Amino acid sequence: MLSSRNIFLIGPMGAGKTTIGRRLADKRGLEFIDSDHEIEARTGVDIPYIFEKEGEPGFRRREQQTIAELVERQGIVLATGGGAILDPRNRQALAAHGFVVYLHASVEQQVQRTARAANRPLLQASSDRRETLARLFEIRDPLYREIADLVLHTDHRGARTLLREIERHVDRD
Ligand SMILES: Nc1ncnc2c1ncn2[C@@H]1O[C@H](COP(=O)(O)OP(=O)(O)OP(=O)(O)O)[C@@H](O)[C@H]1O
Ligand SMILES: O=C(O)C1=C[C@@H](O)[C@@H](O)[C@H](O)C1
Ligand SMILES: [Mg+2]
Repeated sequence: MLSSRNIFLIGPMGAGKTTIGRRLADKRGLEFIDSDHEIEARTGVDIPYIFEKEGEPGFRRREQQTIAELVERQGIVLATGGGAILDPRNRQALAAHGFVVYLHASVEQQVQRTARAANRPLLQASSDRRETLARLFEIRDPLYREIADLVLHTDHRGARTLLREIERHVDRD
């Protein structure tokens, strides 16, 4: 059934996965889950703390386990962490269990939208956010594209336009 179809949002930090995902779920009467928030709820600590104690590999293990469980649900909008697509198991799981939307943002927009500190230890540790985001983007952009059913450019486009576009494609596909 259309309404029980999962929608998975992927893309870099600052692309708008959490913002758009929450609104999309509201609009379609679906449950919204953010994998970063889910990991925090399960561990009871925030993401920077997990990186500090277990390193990025520890965080990725938790992320993989969480995503493997979440994709089995039905009727969810899932916003994934910016690096979730690095693990081929996550790419396979997302591609197999829902409609995958790649929220694309230029590095310049990523820089602007990540200006405020949040759960982004990979950026907090870096002295040059632009350089870090550009490096990550070069590696990750092909991986986002590999599993995307829809690539949406978010630069200079507001949430309402993006929601409309996503709904048009999900309902048509
Ligand atoms: N289309 C948009 N236009 C303008 N600002 C936006 C847009 N989408 C998101 N933003 C703003 O950019 C910031 C980052 O958005 P958001 O937290 O949703 O990104 P994210 O993809 O979830 O990032 P992360 O991977 O770090 O969790 C927020 O301040 C949000 O309000
Ligand atoms: O781009 C990344 O690798 C990350 C993005 C965030 O969503 C978090 O999942 C974490 O900070 C790592
Ligand atoms: Mg987010």
